[in-house]
Amino acid sequence: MVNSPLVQGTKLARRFGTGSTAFVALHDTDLTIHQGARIALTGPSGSGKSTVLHLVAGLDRPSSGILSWPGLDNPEHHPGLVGVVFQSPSLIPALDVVENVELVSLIAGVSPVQARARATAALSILGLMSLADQLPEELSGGQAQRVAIARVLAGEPRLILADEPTGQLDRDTAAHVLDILEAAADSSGAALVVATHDPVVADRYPHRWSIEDGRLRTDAAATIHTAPEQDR
Ligand SMILES: Nc1ncnc2c1ncn2[C@@H]1O[C@H](COP(=O)(O)OP(=O)(O)OP(=O)(O)O)[C@@H](O)[C@H]1O
Repeated sequence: MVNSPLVQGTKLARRFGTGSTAFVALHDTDLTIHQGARIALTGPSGSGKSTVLHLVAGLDRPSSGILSWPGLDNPEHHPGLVGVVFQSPSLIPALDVVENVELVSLIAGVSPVQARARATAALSILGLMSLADQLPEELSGGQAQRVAIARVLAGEPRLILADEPTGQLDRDTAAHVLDILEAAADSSGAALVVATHDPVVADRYPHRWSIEDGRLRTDAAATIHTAPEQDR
C-alpha cells in the first residue's frame, strides 16, 4: 500500500574503527521509507550515501540503532525483499543474460522452471528479451546495467536501492537506464532510492535526501530526518 511505512530506521549509526581512530560514517539517524516511495539520495563523494544504502539493504549492520520492516508480517526479516543496483552491473561472464537474471531466484531456492519464468517475465517487462541469449561481453555498458536491473526485478523486491547506477554512462544512456529502473519499480510496486552525484538524475524524483559528513538532510516532503544536534 502506498504511503504506509515499509522500512524504518531508529537512531541508525555506523562507526568504523575504535578509540581515537574511530570514524563516524553515519550519525544517529531516524528514517522511514514508505511503500512505493521515489527518493534521490545526494551528497558529495565520501559523504555516506553507500553507508546508508548498505545498512538499509542489510549488506552492513549499524553500530547502533534499529532497522525494522513494519510493512511486513515479520518486521525483523527481509530476505530477498531488497534489490540492489550497483554502479557496475557485475554480471557473471560465463552465463548468458537470461541465466544471469534467473540465478538470483535459483539461489533463493525457486524451482528452475519458475526461475526461468521469472527471468523471462522481468526481461519482457523491461523490453530486454532481445538480449536474452547474449553473453555479458557482448553487451554495451548501458545494456549490461539494464540487465542488472532485470535481475533485481526478477527477485520481486519491495525496495530497490540503486548506488550511482548511471555513474559510468553517458547522459542519453543514463536516461534510458533510469527509465528501465523506474519501470522495474513501477511494475513491482517497489519503493526506489537512487544515490547520485548528478542533479539531473536527482531531479527525476519527488523526494530528496541529502547527506554531508554522515549527516542526513531532507526536504520537507521527504521521509527521513536526522536526530537533533544534542543527540549526535
Ligand atoms: N569499511 C570502512 N572502514 C573505514 N571507513 C569507511 C569504510 N567504509 C566507508 N568508510 C568511510 O565512510 C565514509 C562514507 O563512505 P561512503 O562510501 O558511504 O560514501 P559515499 O557518499 O557513498 O561516497 P562515493 O560517492 O564516493 O561512493 C567515507 O569517508 C569512507 O571513507
